[in-house]
Amino acid sequence: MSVSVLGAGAFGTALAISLAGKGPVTLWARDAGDMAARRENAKRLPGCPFPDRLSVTESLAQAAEAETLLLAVPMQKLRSVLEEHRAALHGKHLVACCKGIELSSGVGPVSVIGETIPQATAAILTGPSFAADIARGLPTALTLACADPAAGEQLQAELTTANLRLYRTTDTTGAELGGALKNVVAIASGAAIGAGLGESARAALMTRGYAEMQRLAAHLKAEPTTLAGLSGFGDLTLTCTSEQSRNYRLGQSLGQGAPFDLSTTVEGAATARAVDTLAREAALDMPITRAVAGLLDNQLDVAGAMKSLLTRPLKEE
Ligand SMILES: NC(=O)C1=CN([C@@H]2O[C@H](COP(=O)(O)OP(=O)(O)OC[C@H]3O[C@@H](n4cnc5c(N)ncnc54)[C@H](OP(=O)(O)O)[C@@H]3O)[C@@H](O)[C@H]2O)C=CC1
Ligand SMILES: O=C(CO)COP(=O)(O)O
Repeated sequence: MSVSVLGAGAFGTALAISLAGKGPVTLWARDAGDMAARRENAKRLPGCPFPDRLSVTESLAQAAEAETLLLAVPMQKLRSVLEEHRAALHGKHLVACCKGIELSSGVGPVSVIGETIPQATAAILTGPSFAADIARGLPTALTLACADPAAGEQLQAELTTANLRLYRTTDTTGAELGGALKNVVAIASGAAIGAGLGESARAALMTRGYAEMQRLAAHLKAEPTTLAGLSGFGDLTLTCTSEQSRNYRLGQSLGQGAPFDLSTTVEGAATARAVDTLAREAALDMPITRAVAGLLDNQLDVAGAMKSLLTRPLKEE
């Protein structure tokens, strides 16, 4: 089998570097010139040289010669990339590597693949991992979710590398939700720390945020065990506690009232708005998500958001 990665951001580049330790990998980029010349993605993942078996191309057709394609573009761009290149992607194994819920539709990446290219086998690779850690070969464990058990087993074997260990599930909904929702909680956690509210407040937000994740997962018929695994609890832990996370750093900036570079990929921003809409439509109680959406839309400041959480009616845990 052969593998290509579509999208040469930090994560796509890191996965390509890791997989090139096993065999040839093609990385598709909109602008490959600089990377091909330097043998490094100086813009998105500096300091991580490309192995010999990693080739970079601007030709989607060339990348799509592989049987397995990792989709590492941001969530809100996934549908347009798939629609544009639909003809080349029929019949492939398409593995979403993005985390989020589409704002326009309220669905996650596996559903977007299914809607745009129904003839493909859709899967998702998600869990706690910073691109720089994977590229440097640090030990990492992720979830590979595919509804087709045989295809999932094949992908698990194909995409596991010496330092990247994949666990398998057929619960694509749970895996999608974990990766999407942990970013929303990470924004809340960063805001609490940024505003000086303390680590106890962060622990409360993480725990009650996890309760919100489970609530939406149950509503969408995902398995609770998936949420308790790498793609849910695991990634929640990493992202809510590390300044390496862009979602966490956006939250910190909101808490400090400091500027933030809006060109940064911060998946939790659109996802908070998408999930807030879903929760309202389904009458689900997701107050932390609502507070994050309110913060991002300047309807609340951090003090107002905390007040809105603390003054809710008392309830059982
Ligand atoms: N960074 C990380 O540590 C991790 C990221 N992820 C997930 O990976 C996904 C991508 O994030 P990440 O790699 O960090 O993002 P980056 O901001 O590093 O890069 C985004 C990449 O997407 C490309 N891109 C955007 N729009 C298009 C398009 N229409 N067609 C083709 N390429 C496009 C950009 O291309 P260009 O350079 O030309 O603008 C860029 O290379 C996100 O969903 C994120 O949550 C998951 C785990 C870890
Ligand atoms: O998903 C990630 C870690 O698992 C990366 O987090 P950020 O997108 O917040 O940087």
